[in-house]
Amino acid sequence: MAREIGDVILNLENISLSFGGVKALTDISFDVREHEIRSIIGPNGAGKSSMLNVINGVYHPQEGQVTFHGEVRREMEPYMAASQGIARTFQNIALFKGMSVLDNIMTGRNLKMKCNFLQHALHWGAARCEEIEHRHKVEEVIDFLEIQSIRKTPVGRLPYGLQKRVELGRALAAEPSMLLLDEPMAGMNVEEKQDMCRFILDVNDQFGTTIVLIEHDMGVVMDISDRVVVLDYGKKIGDGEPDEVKNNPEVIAAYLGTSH
Ligand SMILES: Nc1ncnc2c1ncn2[C@@H]1O[C@H](COP(=O)(O)OP(=O)(O)OP(=O)(O)O)[C@@H](O)[C@H]1O
Repeated sequence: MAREIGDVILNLENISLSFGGVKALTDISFDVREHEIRSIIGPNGAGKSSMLNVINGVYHPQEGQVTFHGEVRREMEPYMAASQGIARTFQNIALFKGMSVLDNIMTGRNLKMKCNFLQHALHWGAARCEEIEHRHKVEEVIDFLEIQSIRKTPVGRLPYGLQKRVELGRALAAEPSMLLLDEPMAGMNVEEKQDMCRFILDVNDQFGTTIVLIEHDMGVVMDISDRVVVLDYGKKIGDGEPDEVKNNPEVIAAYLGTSH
């Protein structure tokens, strides 16, 4: 079945964010439609990660508003974003290195757990049923990402590309409706990038997950995005479909013309 892009589910209006004297974002507006792959690009320090942090409530903009599923939030807290189905991965891998792949992915289920720690520790009835259900979901994620053979391996022993895949797995375990990916392919070789690209497209296609992606690899961005927003020095300088953005002279001058 062909993937159909839906209505706007996330709207960012006139967002401005400063850290002391540093203006990270100035009057940024753009929206994200259901089921689309929406990329944010721009040179180093353009404000891309700050934008993701505004979306999931880690940073609170001094001006502007965030509307998610029709609900206006001036300040969306991280737990609200997570409980409303927004999951994210980070630029620098944030996994428990000594824990197995399986246990790391299991931590993605935390918000969905209803029984408390003591009930789980004692394997009481409801906790036991719940754990079986969570394990089942985690195994599904492991199969989907084709990492069955490393499910018991401590994450710290895995090559970088696989660690990034596990991080994606942990985000998927939360069954998000929107996934924020902060440079999921940074530092990867060509083959690892191709794999990651395929998984992102499959997540979007098979689960209908809306994806907001920050990525420096222009080939990847232009290939897989439905729409792209371009930031430069905290300002929006382009927004549209890949072809439109590619041919925007301001974008070419500010971004595509510079080497990274
Ligand atoms: N917590 C913070 N405290 C102070 N300044 C910050 C903070 N977070 C971001 N900044 C500043 O805001 C600006 C935008 O940074 P941001 O990390 O959002 O850019 P970016 O486009 O994601 O960059 P990169 O591609 O290098 O990751 C930079 O000048 C950065 O130094």
